[in-house]
Amino acid sequence: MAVTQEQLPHQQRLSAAARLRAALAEKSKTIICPGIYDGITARLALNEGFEYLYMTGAGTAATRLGLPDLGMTTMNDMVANAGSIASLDRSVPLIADADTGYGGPLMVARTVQAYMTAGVAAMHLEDQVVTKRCGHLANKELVDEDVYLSRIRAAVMAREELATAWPGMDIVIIARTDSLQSLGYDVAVSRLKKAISLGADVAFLEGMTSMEQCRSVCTDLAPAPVLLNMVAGGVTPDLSADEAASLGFRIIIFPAVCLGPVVNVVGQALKTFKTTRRNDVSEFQKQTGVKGFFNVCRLNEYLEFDRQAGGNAFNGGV
Ligand SMILES: C[C@](O)(C(=O)O)[C@H](CC(=O)O)C(=O)O
Repeated sequence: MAVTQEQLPHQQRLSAAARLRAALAEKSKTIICPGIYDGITARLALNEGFEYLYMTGAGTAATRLGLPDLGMTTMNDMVANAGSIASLDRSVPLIADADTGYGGPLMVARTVQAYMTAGVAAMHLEDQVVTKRCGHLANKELVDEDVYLSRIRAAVMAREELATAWPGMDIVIIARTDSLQSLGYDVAVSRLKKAISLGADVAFLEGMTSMEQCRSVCTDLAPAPVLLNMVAGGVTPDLSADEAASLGFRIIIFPAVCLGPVVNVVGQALKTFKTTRRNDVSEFQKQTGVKGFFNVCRLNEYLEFDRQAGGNAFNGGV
């Protein structure tokens, strides 16, 4: 019987980045990532058994800061969010948005090493200007190709530097280009090929608008693995993970899978509360009390940890 990672002594287990690399090496495997943006959405996804997570930058801007995806999150905002999400389950690889890298090559290098130290398994870096916008909005502005490639080179160098100092450290670098919108398919594919030749591991053609592009891109970038960004309501034809896998995509992110529901469901709850001015207590809440909610965040595991460590704060139960 095959030994699972969990059965191995911790020294022999793979890091999250190594798990992601192993999955990428297995050609038949599709890496499906629900977009999450905070502790509770990450917990809900982990509780559903998702094997990979994607930390959306748009979601991070909206949920941590209440801001639109217009390049207002700083490196520190993103690292803090990614680090707390990655810490919830170290065996589940977290792919995180790193926008433009937040500055020149030196800042890109700081970003890469901060993501690595935070335990992020993969990050994507793009070629928009620092005053960027969501890849599915109009009139995106790009940096020149040499600036973009210096971002990728800096990322690869920074990864190498930290991996040398701290063996076992790694991060999968995903090169994203937003150039399709203004420069066209051939230029965008050529930018990605150059990024891959510099040491990026995965290619991400942002904002594809036709099935023809979706059908060609994996072949045109082979053998590099390609990521597909399935933004709900975005410009790319709507594909399921299975349809995308059949076109050859290896990583498929669904950034808005928890964003639409928060607007709809929480928005509706607030509307109802404004009218009724009382709690809408569900059957589940009546039965479990507040513990039901805390159990989403593994209340009992934390109580048990405290007990095993000799803590006595919760001996009488909670
Ligand atoms: C992938 C993305 O960078 C994100 O922040 O999740 C966004 C998605 C979005 O705005 O919904 C993007 O630029 O595509």
